[in-house]
Amino acid sequence: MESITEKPMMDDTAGRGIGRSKSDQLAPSSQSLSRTASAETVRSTPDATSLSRKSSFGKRSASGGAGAGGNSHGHSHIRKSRSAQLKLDLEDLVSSGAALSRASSASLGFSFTFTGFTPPPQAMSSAELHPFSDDENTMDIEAGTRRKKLMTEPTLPIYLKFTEVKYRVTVKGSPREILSGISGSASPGEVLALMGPSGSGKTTLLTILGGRVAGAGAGALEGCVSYNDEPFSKSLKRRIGFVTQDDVLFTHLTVRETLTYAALLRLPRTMTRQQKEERAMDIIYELGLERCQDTMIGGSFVRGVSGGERKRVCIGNEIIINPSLLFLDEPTSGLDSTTALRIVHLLHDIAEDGKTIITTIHQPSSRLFHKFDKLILLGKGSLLYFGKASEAMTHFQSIGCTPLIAMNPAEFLLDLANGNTNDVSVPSELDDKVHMENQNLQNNNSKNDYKPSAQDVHEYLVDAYENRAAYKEKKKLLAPLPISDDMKATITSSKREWGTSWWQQYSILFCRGIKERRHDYLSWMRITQVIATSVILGLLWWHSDPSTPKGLQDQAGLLFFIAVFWGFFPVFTAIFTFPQERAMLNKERAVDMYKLSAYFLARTTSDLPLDLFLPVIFMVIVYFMAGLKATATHFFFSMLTVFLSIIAAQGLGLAIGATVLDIKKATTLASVTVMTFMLAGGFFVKRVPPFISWLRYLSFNYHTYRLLLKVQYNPVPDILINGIPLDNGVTEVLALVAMIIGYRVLAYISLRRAKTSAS
Ligand SMILES: Nc1ncnc2c1ncn2[C@@H]1O[C@H](COP(=O)(O)OP(=O)(O)OP(=O)(O)O)[C@@H](O)[C@H]1O
Repeated sequence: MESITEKPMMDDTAGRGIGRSKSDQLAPSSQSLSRTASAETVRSTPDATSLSRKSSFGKRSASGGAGAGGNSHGHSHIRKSRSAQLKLDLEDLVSSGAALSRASSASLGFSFTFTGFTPPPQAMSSAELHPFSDDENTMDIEAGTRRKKLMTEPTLPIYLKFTEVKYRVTVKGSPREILSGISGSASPGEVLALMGPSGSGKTTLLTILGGRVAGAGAGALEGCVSYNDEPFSKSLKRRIGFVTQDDVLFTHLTVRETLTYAALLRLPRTMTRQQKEERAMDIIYELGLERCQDTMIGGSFVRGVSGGERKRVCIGNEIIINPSLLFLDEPTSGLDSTTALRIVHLLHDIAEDGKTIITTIHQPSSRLFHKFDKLILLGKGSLLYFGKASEAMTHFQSIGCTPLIAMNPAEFLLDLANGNTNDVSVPSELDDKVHMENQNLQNNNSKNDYKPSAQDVHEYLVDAYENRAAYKEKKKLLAPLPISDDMKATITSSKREWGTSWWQQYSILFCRGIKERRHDYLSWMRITQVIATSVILGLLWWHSDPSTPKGLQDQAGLLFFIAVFWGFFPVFTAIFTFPQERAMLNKERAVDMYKLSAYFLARTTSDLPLDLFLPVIFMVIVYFMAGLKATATHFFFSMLTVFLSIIAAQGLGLAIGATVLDIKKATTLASVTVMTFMLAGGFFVKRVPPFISWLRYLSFNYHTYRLLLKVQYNPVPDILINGIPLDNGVTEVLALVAMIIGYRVLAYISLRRAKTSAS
């Protein structure tokens, strides 16, 4: 955030209570065309009206739903009884005829108005009561106890303010403004939604607010983003959760393993391992994931948890650290409306514990739209609206834009942001402008035949917001925060804090690596491939006899093949390592989960046990079927040579992968390199021109082949080693060890240089 230059501004939203009343969520409906009787009935019933969002989760406070937010901690002990009470209330309601009619109206739809869409307060499905449980009773008991633990932890409240945020990138040499002067704020306990058409700059703004724009490819940032009136600092990383649009998770870990590893790596050293594991379980219960806790996450080729469950795991990964600020990029994309609603309810639950939540949202349903406290509407990178979500329709109505048919408010706002005025009343100013412009086109069409262009609508909306509403919001940003200077200072330290020591990081990452990849290595396909190859080799070289020149050449061919086979295989497995884990590495390094050195060492060593398992099977079969020297020493040294070759080849694969970080390019580079090494290996070409003969010293195939010859034959016949003397093999061993270390150092340096988006 180096480019942030201006001084932070203040906010008066801070003084507001964290709790939200239902009326905050109701869209104003001064021009209500139709309003269902059921909605009226419920609105006039104080008890029903007081069924706030909090109560819908069995978390209603003793004062009837008003005391939310950070203050809810003290009430956690009554949540379960409230929840039970709520269920009784509902049963009472449902048993009455009036309630039945309300229930059916709720299930059939909502009351539509010109100014927006009013959700009936009684529309409280069982999904809302227990957002992620099929079994309400179990969930209630289980989650009740778990939630109590999780939510009693204090969170440092963080007030986020941003003024005149501008972001510019250079595309093909010309500058392009992605964001042009966005201002807004979000307070603890609030959910701020960033809405706008595709490409309007939501993700860019979210990334900037989350302190993640620095690094390679970043554009120029101007404006001010402050966290409790302080600029972004590295220590803030541990207080920020960021759920990216793509679910970046390990496919082969189960839900429980995923969250447990996140807890072990991210939670502070002051907590014991057991406490961290318990926290992971708390999160599982909190998110209603207990039924799938032992299911693999899954991916394109592995069946795993559902999309909604996966998204909840991503959210769990972030809320496990009890963040003060939670950013989410399209958490509901690709989910059905009920699951999306549940996710948003979950966000409210989290916000009510004093956290500040900012989420982008693509095309929310009406119900979803009304769940947000604040809204930012973007259009082509400009601010079209910032304020309470419930007041958005009033604003657009006040500037002359009103839906002409019953419409989801989100759809209406997105249409406007896209410059689409179909089914929308066009303000007279805009209409006149369009008419004036078209008058010159001298045709006889009536005024109504002209539609303002998308650009005209956009400019009108930007000006209208700037002239009529922006000053109010900007004034609010100047108000002082209701927190002490000490609290503000808590987030200013720029020191990085690691949750665990280097060794702990290494061992956790090592175990995670083994768990994640055991399926790959121990898959039947791979085992069958290795066994089949070795049996075929064994049959082809069945009891080969090196006593004749032809037999000797044949056997040397087998040894060369072994050197090549265990050179190819590990290179092509290892090149995928870093390109494939790049997203995960970026994500985890962005929150300082571990040191790169711990990750690198764990990642490279966790592959070894599994990488060395298959060659043992291979060698046992080939060695004895082919009739190589059948003594323990000879077998042991041959095995050791193959191991050295594998680890060196793996190093080369890692270095290529880390340098290129692109699977296609890495594969191309690896195939050229490996082919060159194979040809320079000393078996195919005997008389190599001197100007290129140095190449063989870089080839691990060359050194492996010579070592295998040395183990089998003493002395090695000159015809096989092409006149290059082979003494005790120390040179070859040293060359392989140098490659093992050298390639890895190269890989590590490349990885360090490939800056993650967060560093
Ligand atoms: N580094 C960059 N270089 C070039 N263009 C960029 C860069 N970053 C963002 N953009 C452009 O800025 C615009 C806004 O992108 P952004 O991802 O923020 O949009 P969005 O509103 O989140 O869209 P969506 O809803 O489709 O995800 C897009 O047109 C995008 O191509």
